[in-house]
Amino acid sequence: MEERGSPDGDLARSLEKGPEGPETPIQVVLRVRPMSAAELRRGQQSVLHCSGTRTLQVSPPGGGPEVAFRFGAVLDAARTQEDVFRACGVRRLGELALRGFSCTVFTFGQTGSGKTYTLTGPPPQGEGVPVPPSLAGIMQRTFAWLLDRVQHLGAPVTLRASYLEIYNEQVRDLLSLGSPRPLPVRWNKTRGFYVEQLRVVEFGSLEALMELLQTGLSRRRSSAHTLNQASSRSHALLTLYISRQTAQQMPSVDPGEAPVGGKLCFVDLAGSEKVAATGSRGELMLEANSINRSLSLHLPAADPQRKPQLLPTPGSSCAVHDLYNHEGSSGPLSLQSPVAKQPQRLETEMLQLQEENRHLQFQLDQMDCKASGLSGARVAWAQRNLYGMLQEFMLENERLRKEKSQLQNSRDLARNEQHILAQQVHALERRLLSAYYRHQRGPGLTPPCPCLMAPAPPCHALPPLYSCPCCHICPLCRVPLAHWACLPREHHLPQVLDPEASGGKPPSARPPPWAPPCSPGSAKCPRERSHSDWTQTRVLAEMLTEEEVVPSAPPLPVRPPKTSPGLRGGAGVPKLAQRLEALRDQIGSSLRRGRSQPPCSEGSRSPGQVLPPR
Ligand SMILES: Nc1ncnc2c1ncn2[C@@H]1O[C@H](COP(=O)(O)OP(=O)(O)OP(=O)(O)O)[C@@H](O)[C@H]1O
Repeated sequence: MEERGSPDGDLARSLEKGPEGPETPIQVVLRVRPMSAAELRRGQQSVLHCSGTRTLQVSPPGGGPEVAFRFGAVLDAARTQEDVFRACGVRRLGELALRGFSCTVFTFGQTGSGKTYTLTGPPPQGEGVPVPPSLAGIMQRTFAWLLDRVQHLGAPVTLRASYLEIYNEQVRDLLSLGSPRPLPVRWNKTRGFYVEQLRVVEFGSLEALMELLQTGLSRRRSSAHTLNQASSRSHALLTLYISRQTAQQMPSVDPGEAPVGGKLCFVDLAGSEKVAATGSRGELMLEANSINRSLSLHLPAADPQRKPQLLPTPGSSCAVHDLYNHEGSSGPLSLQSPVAKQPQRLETEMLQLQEENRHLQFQLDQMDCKASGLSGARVAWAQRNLYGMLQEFMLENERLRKEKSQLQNSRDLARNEQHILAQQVHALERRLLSAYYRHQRGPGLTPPCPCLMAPAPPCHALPPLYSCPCCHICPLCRVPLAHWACLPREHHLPQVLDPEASGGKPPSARPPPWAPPCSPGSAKCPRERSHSDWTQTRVLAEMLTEEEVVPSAPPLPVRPPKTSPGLRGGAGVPKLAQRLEALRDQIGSSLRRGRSQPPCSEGSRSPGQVLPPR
């Protein structure tokens, strides 16, 4: 057995330095709690003996040599909460978190072994009865140290906290504004696993943080069973997010988004339990099963064939549990030589097998009653497959998220395209209007309103159609426009009632003055606008206006045939294409008519002579 120096000397050194041993990513500190009053009443004796500062010896029930285990540090039942805080090296983790690292402190062990006590201290003994400061746990001590440390730092630090529990394999927000409801766990490449919509609360003082802790603790699920009167039935994770940016650099925090920076996470795992020993039934047993399952699924094992590894409690009733669980442990090391271990190993293995046998038998009994005919093998198969399915769902979700973002990009592009097209149509209409008047102008004709080129505000909300003031007076230059009707369109367009062509149709249904008479050949179905269409339209417009027509945006490339119109802006784009098409036809027709007909005689085409104002 390897021992060095006096235990007390070693302990003093250990407390100052934190856990011993080489700098590894994980340091294990073992704490032995005092025997409880109930255990002493039952006449149990402690089977755990701390030897030095790093070695724990366990006496097997029924005698035999002790089994020794080694940890980064071992603290006996006499050690105080402050001793534990110092021995665990949490201040070192705090310093690392302040430098941007992510660090975790977690307690792990059998039910009733003192995990919650070590992390958060004992619960208050009654309403309004404060817990003595000397019993404050690792978390409160770390909070006080951190707030003090932050105050003495030169740079501003932003502190936030989240607090959740995993209860019956569901994540619940312990700081949620309403009553906690299950939250989804998601995964992506940048963030890894994260809880969606988890509330992250900024705090500025120790009091505020303590209040958050109390809120979470009071909402956490706990129940009484034989081994613990206040047994936590969930895993609880409190995370401190530490950010050292200045206020200007701080990105705005999305409530669902965890802030970037260092992290210090405290995890109080629910205790593993032998259901038979805790006397759990009904809901309590369901909780116990899900706790045991989650511990065995999520904690690393040296040998995957092995059962979950649990830490010891001092009572002799738990010794088999302790020994059995430590055999497969990857952390603590046995110090005995392989030869000396042989008979002891065999005995331990036999005890393990007996225990496992009882456990499996019990589980089978439960399943027989409850699991609607599912055999143990099928349950195991289902669990394995559920895990596989979960992974597949995550990948599928990630793929769908990417696809959604691509579709959103396509939709934005289509909207831009639609906007550009609308502008082009509008510009073209104005130019056509201007060209029409220039073409039709004759002696005595009323010149067109000089502000025709400017867009007028929409006025369709003013019924009835002809009482709209802007139908009679131009809103910009106040010129009377007696023959301009306000169409149900985005902008004002001249509407001339040609008695020959109108055929008694209402003004809004009649074609504009430059439109050719409708012939079956000229009425074209809406179709995709192409580059050559666009060029043709522009050339025609230039012939009419004798000016260069500069489109407000370059012609858009032809879309690949696979892209559906829905993705390219819905119904808007085809409608605009249709309008462009109609304009193109109208230009062509006007051009033909302009060439074949003599200039209009005085008054023959004046809008004023067509529709008298009402
Ligand atoms: N070091 C200690 N000194 C005094 N009392 C302790 C100590 N550790 C634990 N206890 C007491 O033992 C009981 C069980 O402790 P605790 O609830 O912390 O166990 P636990 O491991 O969190 O259990 P569970 O997994 O069931 O939640 C409590 O009454 C607690 O006050």
